[in-house]
Amino acid sequence: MNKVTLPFSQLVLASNNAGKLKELQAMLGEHIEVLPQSRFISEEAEETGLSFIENAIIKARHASQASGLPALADDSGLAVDALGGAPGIYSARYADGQGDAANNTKLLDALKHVADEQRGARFICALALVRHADDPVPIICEGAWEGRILHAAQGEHGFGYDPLFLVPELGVSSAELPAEQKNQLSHRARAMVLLRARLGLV
Ligand SMILES: O=P(O)(O)OP(=O)(O)OP(=O)(O)OC[C@H]1O[C@@H](n2cnc3c(O)ncnc32)[C@H](O)[C@@H]1O
Ligand SMILES: [Mg+2]
Repeated sequence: MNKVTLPFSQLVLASNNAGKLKELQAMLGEHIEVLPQSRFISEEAEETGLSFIENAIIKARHASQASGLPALADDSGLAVDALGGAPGIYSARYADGQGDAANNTKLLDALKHVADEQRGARFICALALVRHADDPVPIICEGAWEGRILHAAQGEHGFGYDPLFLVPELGVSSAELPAEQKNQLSHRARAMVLLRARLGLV
């Protein structure tokens, strides 16, 4: 573990998504004590932004306000070429809040007549870190992960759209990757590399 001097030693993770929390914790846990926002609040921030970045900032401010601590939020989603980038920032709400399984069913249905070569997609992640609720200079880092949408679900790991996301170089879905491997390759991992560099963590 690299010892670094950060301006803070604790960070609230501004997410209610168990899958994300696990991944973010694995990526940051050795450097900083990370606390889930559920320790401080139960209600979710309203994701009213028009971009991943705006929504990440909204969520980070909300958690920081409730906890009095610095907060890190992740706003992420899946952008599918054949759907003009949808579901994008609306990925979590794609099937009107009915959850991951319904989102995946709706996506497969929307693409049922789309050929392999037109099934390109990417996961996108925006991380926003605020030092306090009114921080005028949030730290923003982004990452993307290119892939393709499969015709049926494959794999049991991960969460959300992972069973439908083919990682072309490996020929498997992101739900077939062990957590450690997804955490090296994913949109979230890429954004986190940039964030660690910004914070002076190696
Ligand atoms: O807002 P918080 O509380 O963090 O939790 P959330 O699940 O609502 O998160 P988002 O608003 O950022 O929506 C992200 C959507 O994109 C999906 N998603 C994001 N990253 C993913 C990943 O690594 N693998 C699979 N699906 C992912 C996820 O399942 C959601 O449907
Ligand atoms: Mg959300």
